[in-house]
Amino acid sequence: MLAAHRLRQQAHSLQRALSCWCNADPAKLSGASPGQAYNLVNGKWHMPAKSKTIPDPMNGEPFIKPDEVEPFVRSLQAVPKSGLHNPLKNPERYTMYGAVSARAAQEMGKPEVEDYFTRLIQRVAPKHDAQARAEVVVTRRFLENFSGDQVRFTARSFSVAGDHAGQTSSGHRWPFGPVALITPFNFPLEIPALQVMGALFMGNKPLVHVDHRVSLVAEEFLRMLHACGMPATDVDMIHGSGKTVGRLLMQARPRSTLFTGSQRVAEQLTADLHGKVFLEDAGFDWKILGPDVAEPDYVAWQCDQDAYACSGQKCSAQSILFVHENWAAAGIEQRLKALAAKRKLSDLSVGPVLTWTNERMQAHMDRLLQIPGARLAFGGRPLEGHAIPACYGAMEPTAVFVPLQQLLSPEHFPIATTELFGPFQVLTEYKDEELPRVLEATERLEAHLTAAVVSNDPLFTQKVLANTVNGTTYAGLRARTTGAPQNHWFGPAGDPRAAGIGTPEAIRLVWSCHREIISDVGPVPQGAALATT
Ligand SMILES: NC(=O)c1ccc[n+]([C@@H]2O[C@H](COP(=O)([O-])OP(=O)(O)OC[C@H]3O[C@@H](n4cnc5c(N)ncnc54)[C@H](O)[C@@H]3O)[C@@H](O)[C@H]2O)c1
Repeated sequence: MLAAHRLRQQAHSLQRALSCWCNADPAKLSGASPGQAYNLVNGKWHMPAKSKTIPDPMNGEPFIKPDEVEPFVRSLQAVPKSGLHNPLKNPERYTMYGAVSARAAQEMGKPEVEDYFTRLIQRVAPKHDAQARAEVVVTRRFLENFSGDQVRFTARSFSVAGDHAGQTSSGHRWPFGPVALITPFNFPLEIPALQVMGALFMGNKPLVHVDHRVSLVAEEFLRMLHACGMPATDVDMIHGSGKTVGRLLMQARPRSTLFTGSQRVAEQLTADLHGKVFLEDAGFDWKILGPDVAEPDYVAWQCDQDAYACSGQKCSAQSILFVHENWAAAGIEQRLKALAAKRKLSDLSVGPVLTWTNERMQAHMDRLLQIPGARLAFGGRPLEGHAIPACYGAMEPTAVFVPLQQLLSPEHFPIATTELFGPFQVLTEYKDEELPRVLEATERLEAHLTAAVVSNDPLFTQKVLANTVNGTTYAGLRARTTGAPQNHWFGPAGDPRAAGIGTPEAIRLVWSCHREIISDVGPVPQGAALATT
């Protein structure tokens, strides 16, 4: 972390540089000076009627105060199903959003703005500078991608010749109109920013809710968009608790909701909103190390990053590593152990776990260690010498080895494949002839988000890829499970509710539906052609 005085200097130069859109100062957020979150409805920022203080993840001091739902319900209900724009209505808004994106990208390209968002992210969701900065950079690049005419190109229609003169059919991407966007704590900027822009590009009015522990960051992003020309009434934002938002949505009945978060809430929202949802839910992400051992330093480094960067709090984090016996013989476990030992609280390469306490993580480990043949590969102890409050977890990067046969048994499979959203992974080992059993394990998993096949053997990768479904799968020696840049699709597969983020295809899928308009203007047929049939 930077020294407080340097942060304060940055905040001052930022305010000079930024036409003063920023409203939160990461250097000043503290128990003595808590930040205040504001709701946005119909273009006006409001102090919420009720407030809740959020404990600072680094020392437990209450440092953010985040519900009234009626105005939000009315605001969403006032939006027509045909949206704020569509190919036939207010088309100039497509280029307006191209211009907003261009200005926002320029703003985020300023070093002081990049630093500002990086520090703000780190304050509410402590992670290494490189991890927090990557969110800012990906968001800026996304905005660059959708500058100029790219918004209207993304919403492009197509046309097919008809059966007779005067007839053509055109397929359009149509907005849903009133929509909702719910995102979790772990990517306070990137997920809400990319999704809210996608919703807006396609002509919707989104109600945004970001986990209340980190929603200050998305609030600042919206303030920046206002300064970059986004109409203030285009987006509503509500802080507060998830339960309140759930109730709000049942009243407001958005035409579609994009939810990113846990499987439990995803299923509840599916039922409550009668299936009108797109989901980016839990990940139990696997990596298979193939038989061809090469570049062990690199592969081990990538495994460590995938499992433990952001303290394992990425939906794409490596949850299970299937190790070919050749990699076991090459000492991959020892390499992972050595790399994990380098992680430290002082640079946030390991840090607070926001949704699992140490007791819960310990109980999960204990349960796994009861499986016959299971053993603690490394880690397993609480972090020491810190002031992280007990409502959050603080655990060493940890790996538990579970034998493949036991892992596959009906008794142990559910617990061995439960996502622990913290610095934790399961290791297991297989031989050539056991590859079908590894594939059986991937088949039996419920979540199909990211996966990696680490091998440059084309027949091996072909076999694995042909028999699996994960929505974002990396293959090759450099394969990873984490990485949701702006240049490729990121999202689960194997579920009709599966959403995506970042690319034109993801935006079209999640934030628009297909509408076919068949134009049939004549000339009309005459005489015998009008026989009754
Ligand atoms: N697939 C992805 O792209 C992706 C990305 C990030 C995180 N995740 C997943 O998110 C999970 C971690 O986040 P979490 O445990 O804090 O998730 P969570 O489901 O508890 O919360 C996610 C969001 O839902 C809101 N929420 C909670 N209850 C709600 C309700 N009844 N109605 C409406 N909204 C409600 C929360 O306020 C929060 O904003 C992990 O399972 C992780 O894999 C998935």
